[in-house]
Amino acid sequence: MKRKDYISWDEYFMGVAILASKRSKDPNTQVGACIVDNNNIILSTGYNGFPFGCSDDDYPWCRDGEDTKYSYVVHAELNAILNARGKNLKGARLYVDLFPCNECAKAIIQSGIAEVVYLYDKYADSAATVASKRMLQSAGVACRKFTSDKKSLSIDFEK
Ligand SMILES: O=c1ccn([C@H]2C[C@H](O)[C@@H](COP(=O)(O)O)O2)c(=O)[nH]1
Ligand SMILES: [Zn+2]
Repeated sequence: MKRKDYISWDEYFMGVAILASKRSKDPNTQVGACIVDNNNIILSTGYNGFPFGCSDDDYPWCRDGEDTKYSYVVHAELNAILNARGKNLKGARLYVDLFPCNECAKAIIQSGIAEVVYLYDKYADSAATVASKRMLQSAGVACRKFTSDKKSLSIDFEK
């Protein structure tokens, strides 16, 4: 008889997005994204970080002041779209732990992604998130909050 406690597709892909976020060096908010096609095949992943050649140790991670991370960081969703390296993303699903900002929404729409599954919406009241939701709705990109009956998944490196 088959196992019953296997994880759902949503848990699997959100788990991959969260795992990708663990690569982020951002001290305040780590974001991961995973793009999946209609056959549940992973097309790409990404997390928030600086562009190639821009050292994590030299560029600023601060949120305030003259020179902040916001000028440099590539968002997780955009990194995942760019990491797909031109694969066809039409009709794909994007799993992401933070609701996408307006700039990511533009890239999501233009790349043909059809659905966004997000984990949390901590900047729901910000102008960027309000604009993002407006554009995603106008473009017909479905957005749904991730749900699961599990609180967590664990990974063991020892069997
Ligand atoms: O759509 C988004 C929005 C934000 N991010 C990244 C950009 C930053 O590295 C953090 C946000 O930092 P805060 O300190 O919480 O302002 O999240 C992203 O990847 N995707
Ligand atoms: Zn963004």
